[in-house]
Amino acid sequence: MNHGFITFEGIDGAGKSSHIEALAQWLRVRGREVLLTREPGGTALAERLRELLLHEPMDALTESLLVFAARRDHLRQRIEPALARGATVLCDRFTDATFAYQGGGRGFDLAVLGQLEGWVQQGRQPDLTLWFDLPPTVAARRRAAARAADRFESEDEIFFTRVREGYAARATAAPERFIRIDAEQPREAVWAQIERELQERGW
Ligand SMILES: Nc1ncnc2c1ncn2[C@@H]1O[C@H](COP(=O)(O)OP(=O)(O)O)[C@@H](O)[C@H]1O
Ligand SMILES: Cc1cn([C@H]2C[C@H](O)[C@@H](COP(=O)(O)OP(=O)(O)O)O2)c(=O)[nH]c1=O
Repeated sequence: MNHGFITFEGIDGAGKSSHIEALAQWLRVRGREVLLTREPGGTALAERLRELLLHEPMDALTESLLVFAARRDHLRQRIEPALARGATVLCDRFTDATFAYQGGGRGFDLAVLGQLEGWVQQGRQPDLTLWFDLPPTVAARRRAAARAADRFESEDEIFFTRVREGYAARATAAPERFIRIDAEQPREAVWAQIERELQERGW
C-alpha cells in the first residue's frame, strides 16, 4: 500500500480545501496516520510568514524568499519527521504554487526558483500532486460567493490565467506525479475522480 507526500494545487477557488479533509478521512479509515497541513504555514514561524505574505505589499523576490523560508521550517519541523515515521502527509499547496504564482503570475525568474527549490528541499518532492484545474472565470465566481479576497485573490483574470499556465508547465515537466483533476465538475464528480485516481495508484 502506498504512503507518502500528497500535495493539493490549483488557483484560488478551485475547491482544494473542500476535498483535502475528505481525503484525510478516507486514508484514516484505511488505517493510515495522516498529517494534514498547508503552505505557506504549518509551523508557528511559517504561519507568521503566511500573514505577511497574504497582507503586506512586497516584490516578487521577497515573496519567493518568504515562501521558501516558510517551506524550509515546515519541511524540517513537520513534513520530514512525519514521512520518516510512515505517516501520509497531505499538504494544501507546496512548491508548484511558487512556480505558478511567483513564476507564472508575477513573472519571476524560474531558474532562481529552481535554485531555491534545490537548497530548501534537498531533493524532496511530493509523491503525488492533485492539480485542481478549472477556468479562472469559474474560480473567481466561486471565490466571490465564498469570502473576502486577500492579496493574491484580489488579482485579475490575466494573473490567474498565468498562474494556471504555470501549473500546466509543472505538470508537463513531471507527468509521473501530477494528476489533473477536472475541478469544474460538481463536487461529487470531483471527489469520485480523486478516489478513483488514488485507488488506481494503490493508495
Ligand atoms: N465542485 C464545486 N462546484 C461548485 N462549488 C464548489 C466546488 N468545490 C468547491 N466549491 C465552492 O467554491 C468555493 C471555493 O472552494 P475552496 O475549497 O475554498 O477552494 P480553494 O481551497 O481551492 O481555494 C467554496 O465556497 C466551495 O464551497
Ligand atoms: C504556497 C504558496 C502559496 N501562494 C499563495 C496562493 C494563495 O493565494 C495564497 C494562500 O493559499 P491558500 O491557503 O490556498 O489560501 P486560502 O486559505 O485563501 O484558500 O498563497 C503563493 O503565492 N506561493 C506559494 O508558494
